[in-house]
Amino acid sequence: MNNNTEDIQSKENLESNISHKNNRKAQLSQNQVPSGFLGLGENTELYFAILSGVFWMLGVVFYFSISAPQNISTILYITGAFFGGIFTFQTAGKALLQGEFAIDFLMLFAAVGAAILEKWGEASLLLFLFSLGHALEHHAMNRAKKSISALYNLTPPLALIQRKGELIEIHIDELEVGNIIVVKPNSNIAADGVVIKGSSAVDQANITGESLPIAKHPNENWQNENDISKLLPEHRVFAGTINGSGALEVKVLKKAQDSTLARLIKLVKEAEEQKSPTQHLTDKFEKYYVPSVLVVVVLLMFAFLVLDEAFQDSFYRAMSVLIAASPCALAISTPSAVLAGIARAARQGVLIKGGRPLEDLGEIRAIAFDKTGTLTEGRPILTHAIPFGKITKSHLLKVAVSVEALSDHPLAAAIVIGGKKELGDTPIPKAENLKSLTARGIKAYWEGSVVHIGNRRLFEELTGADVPEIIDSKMQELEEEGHTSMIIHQDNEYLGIIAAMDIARPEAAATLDALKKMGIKRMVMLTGDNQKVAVAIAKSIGITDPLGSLFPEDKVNVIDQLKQELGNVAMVGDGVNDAPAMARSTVGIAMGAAGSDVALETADIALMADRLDNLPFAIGLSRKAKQIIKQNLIISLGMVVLLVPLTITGTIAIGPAVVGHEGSTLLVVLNALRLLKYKI
Ligand SMILES: Nc1ncnc2c1ncn2[C@@H]1O[C@H](COP(=O)(O)OP(=O)(O)OP(=O)(O)O)[C@@H](O)[C@H]1O
Ligand SMILES: [Zn+2]
Repeated sequence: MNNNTEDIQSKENLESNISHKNNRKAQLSQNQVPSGFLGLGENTELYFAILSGVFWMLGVVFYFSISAPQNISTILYITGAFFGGIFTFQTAGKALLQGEFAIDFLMLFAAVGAAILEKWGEASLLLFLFSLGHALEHHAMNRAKKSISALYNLTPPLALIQRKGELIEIHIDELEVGNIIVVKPNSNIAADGVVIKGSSAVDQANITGESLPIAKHPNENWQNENDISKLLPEHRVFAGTINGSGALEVKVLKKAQDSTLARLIKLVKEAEEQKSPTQHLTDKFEKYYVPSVLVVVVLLMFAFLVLDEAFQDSFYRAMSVLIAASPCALAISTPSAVLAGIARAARQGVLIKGGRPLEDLGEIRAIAFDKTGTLTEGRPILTHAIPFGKITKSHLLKVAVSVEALSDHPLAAAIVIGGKKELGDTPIPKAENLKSLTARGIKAYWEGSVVHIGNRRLFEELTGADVPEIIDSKMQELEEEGHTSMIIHQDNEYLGIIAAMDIARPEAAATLDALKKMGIKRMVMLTGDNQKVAVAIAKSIGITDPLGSLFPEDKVNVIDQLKQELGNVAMVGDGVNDAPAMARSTVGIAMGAAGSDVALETADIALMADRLDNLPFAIGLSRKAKQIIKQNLIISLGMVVLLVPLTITGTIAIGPAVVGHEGSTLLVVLNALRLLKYKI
């Protein structure tokens, strides 16, 4: 059973390896023009459009030269129509085979109609303008896609690894977890891993968007470190980032195809295909609109039955109306903006997982933040150890350190590191049988006694009485200054209290201020920590509603309540403990997502850098995207509203209709591309 799944997995790995090696370019250019066509590359469509134009022009020249026989110009027109129509034919045919109806089909229909009327010049011009418009449109869309792929082509194909004391070069796909790779100065890093030797500054801009290099140095405990998400930023490196001037040795923690960068590429590509709410709306509209247009066009073909005109004229008018009414611009309005928005965000180290979060984020009224690790550094430091009665400080610390050594809570790390420092060489007996008591604290056995460490709630539940006054008042004093204080209790005795302090992130105050200026009304802090501590930290950074002593399920309820009161609510957290609250919010935002697969998978939006300051950027970009989508809808629908009456009344012919139609299509794409240059 086990073997089987392993087999399947390794086969999958192998396959993704192969595609990783050969198909990277091809994957990034999915949904584009068939790129290898005739070996002319991805601009084939554009070259064909130009050729089509050249033949059409020659056709015109021969048509007007009296000496040349007429059928020469016809042949030239047909050649032009061939070059202009081949891609359209391909797209329309493919869609038709899949049971779908492409707008290209309408164009082809119009061209064939013109040809039937032996209006070769018109057919050729039509297909030329249409193919030129679409080639330019694809070209522009590819620019958006390339702006991301360029950042991702930085993983070197080969890695230097140490084997039996020798340095050898191997392909990154052959790297195994646990291998030691050597990273030369100023070279690209080949794998995700933990730094074991050397120090350097690493440029991680292509993953996190941070413009300044991040200092890296060895993790002393690297032999036991196997989880990249648990490492501090200074101890871990990512494949595809650029090493600075120092040489590094790195223990590989992820295989090439699982690297943060590889995941990111996959997620961005998936995101680009996710439809936004507006697109769902326009899709629905088109479902009714396109058949209606066809009905009108067919009716118009029979206008000669009521009007005093030839069938040719009726048909010609019907074709002009068909082109004028085709919703090409409408169809591309939203996806182009979503694509450009996601690409722009990715360059800044913000992964937006589709059109929905992109559109929703701009309409956020309130943001809820997790406290520990999101608004604060998440690295509390031991500040006080206060024994009571006859208890010595050394005993208090010994008990606390040995019990907390078993816990992986951030507070535990603070107590262990700080306590050990104070205890010096004093031997510390080991505790065992740790049990963590959610939102209350922990329990373990130590030297034949039972030890509890935690907040008031824990001891009120344990003893059925309030904690002693002397403890309570000392704790209050500390909490008012923002220290998280914990009670240490052994068997039936209160040993004392221990306090730790987690400081607000340096960028928190400025970020919250920027958000306030953007019109975010409520900024809520959610924490399991004491209310007084919550208030103390909130005051220094501009949180409007600090909410403490919450159970995980309380956090979900707060989100529900905020949504009811205010509408769209975002929840910012690390995506690990606060996943339920993030899932409940309109937009779940994970912070410090580089390296954390869980955060990357669960969030709607992931801030790759372990910083808050991209939040205003993401919201601003999202608002801009929404604005551009609206403009695009106006442009595309406006052009249809303008052209349809003009073509029905015969005020303009087929040529100007195509120019207007293709012009508006190109305009909305170019408008969307403005997002690529978005700056806050
Ligand atoms: N290992 C521990 N040692 C001592 N006290 C603990 C421990 N774990 C939890 N507690 C107590 O329980 C409280 C709530 O913990 P919880 O993990 O729910 O929230 P938190 O992680 O501190 O805050 P946040 O919700 O912002 O992440 C802590 O403030 C602390 O008083
Ligand atoms: Zn079109």
